[in-house]
Amino acid sequence: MLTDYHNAKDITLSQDFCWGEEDVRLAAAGGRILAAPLLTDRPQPPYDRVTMDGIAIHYAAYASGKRSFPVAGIVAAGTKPVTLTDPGGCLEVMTGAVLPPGTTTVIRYEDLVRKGSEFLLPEGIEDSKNIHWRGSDVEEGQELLSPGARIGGAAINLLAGCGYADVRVKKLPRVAIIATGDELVGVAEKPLPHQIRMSNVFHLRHQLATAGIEASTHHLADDKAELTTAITTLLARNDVLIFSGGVSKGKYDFLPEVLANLGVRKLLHRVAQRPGKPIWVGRTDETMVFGLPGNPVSSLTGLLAYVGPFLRQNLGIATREELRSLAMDFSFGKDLTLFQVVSTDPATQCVQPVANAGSGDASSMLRADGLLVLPRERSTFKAGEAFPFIPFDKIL
Ligand SMILES: Nc1nc2c(c(=O)[nH]1)N[C@H]1C(S)=C(S)[C@@H](COP(=O)(O)OP(=O)(O)OC[C@H]3O[C@@H](n4cnc5c(N)ncnc54)[C@H](O)[C@@H]3O)O[C@H]1N2
Ligand code: MOO
Ligand SMILES: [Mg+2]
Repeated sequence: MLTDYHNAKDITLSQDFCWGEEDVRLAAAGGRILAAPLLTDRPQPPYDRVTMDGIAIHYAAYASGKRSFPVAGIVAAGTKPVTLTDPGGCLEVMTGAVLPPGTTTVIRYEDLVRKGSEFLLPEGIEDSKNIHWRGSDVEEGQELLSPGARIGGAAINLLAGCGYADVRVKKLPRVAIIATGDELVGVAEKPLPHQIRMSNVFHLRHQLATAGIEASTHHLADDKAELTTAITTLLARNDVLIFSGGVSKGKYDFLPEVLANLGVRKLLHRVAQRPGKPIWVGRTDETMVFGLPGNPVSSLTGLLAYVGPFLRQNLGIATREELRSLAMDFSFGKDLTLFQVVSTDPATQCVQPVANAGSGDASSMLRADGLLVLPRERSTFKAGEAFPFIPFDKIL
């Protein structure tokens, strides 16, 4: 019996794990997931901030007809507030300085004429110009981001501005990616004619690295004793195991049996989808286990369709679903959810199916930027119709 994709996804998403929280230095926080809200420690900006280099005056003096203002001093950014004591005078002010108490507007140097120790002002000056008022962006104690937010560049700016030298983030799971198969040799090796280099583990590792997860990589032979010993250790040391290969119906696809013997409870095996049908998912109390089918496009599909959403769920990240429209009519007659490898036209944002020779064709992924999820209930799909799109290289 094949499990339906949506059912399989629900089963995967209902597995709760607690990986905890930790404090990291701000410089290492990029890409991590906030575990505590980002709160402002002061209003932003924290004082009435001058936004143009020029002079500050009390507008009432200008409004009464005065056009010549003697200079009472210069106020640089970073100096304590300087009060304008003579309301008929002016203070030179630099961008970033505190607006001098006693002044109400700022005039740019470009709009002024200097004459000795005075500035001559033109007609048409307005009050309250070139000032970024205290608290006008955000108030003190305001929540700028909630737990579960991914820390990007803008968040780093605000975290720094609000004094977060250390940032409370969700701990990332310890992940191991394991290639299985006697035909696989290392990347640096020269394969014999009947061998291939293991490539999937590096691909899967990269996908996880886009979320800051540094997975370890391993290779195990199609040998029950070796698998049993090694997986026992891997289970003890990791929160998530991701296998590539060894889950289908072959005489040497030992993983489901070995995992079951080690007490990994099966959650599902085989999903009504293409590619990636033979996927096996299970867990112990402590460790989630994904047995992704070995064909390169199948491994990637399993990772993006199940492992990514599972990680998002357990890191408290809001679910995201992006839709993209087909650029052309398309048909697929099987009773399977199709994860079609597609490439997006940058001009129209519509997607074009990428031809491949099946899920073993790793080179097809080079011509694509994601998967379009076409529902099992349908066999024809029209140009312009939108379907869920799962991007490559962005697992969270
Ligand atoms: N009788 C059946 N045979 C197969 C079925 C089926 O339903 N009935 N399903 C097919 C499908 S679909 C897939 S996908 C594969 C999945 O097989 P496994 O998960 O058991 O994977 P393996 O047999 O170990 O390998 C499959 C294929 O992938 C290559 N591979 C494996 N690991 C790597 C790696 N790390 N890097 C690069 N390539 C890798 C491996 O050499 C094989 O060519 O089963 C079908 N068979
Ligand atoms: O589903 Mo397999 O994953 O077609 O190649
Ligand atoms: Mg196999």
